[in-house]
Amino acid sequence: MSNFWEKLTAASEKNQSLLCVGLDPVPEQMPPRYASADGDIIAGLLKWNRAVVEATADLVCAYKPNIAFYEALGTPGLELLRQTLALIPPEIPVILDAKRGDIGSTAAAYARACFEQFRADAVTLSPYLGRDSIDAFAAYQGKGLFVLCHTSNPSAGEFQHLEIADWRTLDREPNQPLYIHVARAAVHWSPNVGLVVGATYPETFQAIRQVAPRAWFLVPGIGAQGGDLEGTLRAGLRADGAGLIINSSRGICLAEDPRAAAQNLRDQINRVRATHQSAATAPTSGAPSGEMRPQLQQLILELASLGAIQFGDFTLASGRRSPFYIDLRLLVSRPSLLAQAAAAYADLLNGLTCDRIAGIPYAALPIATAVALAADRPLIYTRKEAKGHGLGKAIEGSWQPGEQVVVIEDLITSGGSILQSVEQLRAAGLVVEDAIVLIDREQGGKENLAAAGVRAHSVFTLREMLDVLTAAGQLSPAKRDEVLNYIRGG
Ligand SMILES: O=P(O)(O)OC[C@H]1O[C@H](OP(=O)(O)OP(=O)(O)O)[C@H](O)[C@@H]1O
Ligand SMILES: O=C(O)c1cc(=O)[nH]c(=O)[nH]1
Repeated sequence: MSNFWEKLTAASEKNQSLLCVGLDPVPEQMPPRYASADGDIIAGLLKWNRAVVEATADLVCAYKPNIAFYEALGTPGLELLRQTLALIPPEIPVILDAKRGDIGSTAAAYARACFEQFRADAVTLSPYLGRDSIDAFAAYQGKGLFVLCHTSNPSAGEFQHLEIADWRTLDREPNQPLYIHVARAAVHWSPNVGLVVGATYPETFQAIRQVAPRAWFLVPGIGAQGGDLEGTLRAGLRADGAGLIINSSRGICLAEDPRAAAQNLRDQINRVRATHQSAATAPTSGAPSGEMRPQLQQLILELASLGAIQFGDFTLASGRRSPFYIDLRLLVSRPSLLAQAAAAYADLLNGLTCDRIAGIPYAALPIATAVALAADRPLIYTRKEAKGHGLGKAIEGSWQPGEQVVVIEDLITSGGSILQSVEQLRAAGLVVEDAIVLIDREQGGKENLAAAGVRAHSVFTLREMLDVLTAAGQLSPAKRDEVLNYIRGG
């Protein structure tokens, strides 16, 4: 198994653990029981690392050696790192804590060192130089890339808390701290990006989780640095009770009994996870939109206020009749709402394999353009009919055959419009396995796409939309039932 995320998930599930043990040997701190009889420091440190790995291998989801502690020992230190890595069972992933960040050619050399010399499964990276500084790391398939988002050190706020405007959201949200900009951008740099978020600032977790709902966070700062374990877990865990890798180095390695220390921390983490998961899966006591993020509820209400949801008698693209119609073409006339919708698409895009996105004509074209800007992804679009003049193209924009394309559509009824474009894209040699829509009208489109090998992801369903409108008093329960009856085929 060479993919970091698969290894991480498998180890986490097998060992029932989100605990990562840091292997950061310092000669002066080495407990005397590991000292080598002949005074060989490196041999003593290796014995120490071996003891910690042997004592904890069935209790962790990962190990994290920080390369600084090995480099500080010179050439023998790098050999110590190599031997330490060889001690780690192959099914447990290794995150090499190297905090690399440099221009392209240097980054490529760093990436070779991490992934080819030390064969790490994942690495920590600094975002300061921007996207192209991680490209060389991202080129290694299936390696984890943990980008520093909010660090655990006392001066972390000096730059990371600076509040900065984002031109894409200027008119609808106040300036955001730099770490939020980093989280938002980095998760779109590669599907293999996770974030480093320190436990010494638990108040940052909620906001970071909101902009990176699916990402894994590597969490330093528990133990010797005094981080807040429970606060961190409560604010940072995903709804599935995973998504955090809690690191402890000194707290485990310097303990009299490293196994007992690791077991204790793993169990503490699991106790909070258990209550978190039961809270996340608890029935919402009839509260219709209990699971839906407030931003999405807001988006639905604003669509209604824009007049995008109408009731009457309409004929659809598929030829069906419908007692309601959702006109997302109106989004172009309210740019702030368009940006909000684009951010919701971008959240779903995160985590999908995607070389470029493809817009479906016509309603989705401005939406796909906004998604391209929000997610910083290149865009192509299909035409309903090839042009009879100019370049005569059926697909606009540039692409390479073999690239993975995620389709962006406004909404799905039968799925016919998406399938027509998917055929065009596949005929051009592109790979299409996923489509994202804002609204699934729940009329069989998702199933039709699945039969053609395309997974449809929706920001929300018709049912969820109706629930929000009814709860807000904007739709009568009778109208809601009438529409639900219609989509059930009644
Ligand atoms: O899932 P389906 O049954 O294909 O229905 C959904 C499609 O219908 C609408 O397009 P339409 O062709 O009406 O309008 P447009 O040209 O403005 O996109 C909508 O924009 C979707 O593309
Ligand atoms: O199925 C369609 O054609 C369709 C439905 C809808 O609600 N809105 C829309 O633009 N098209």
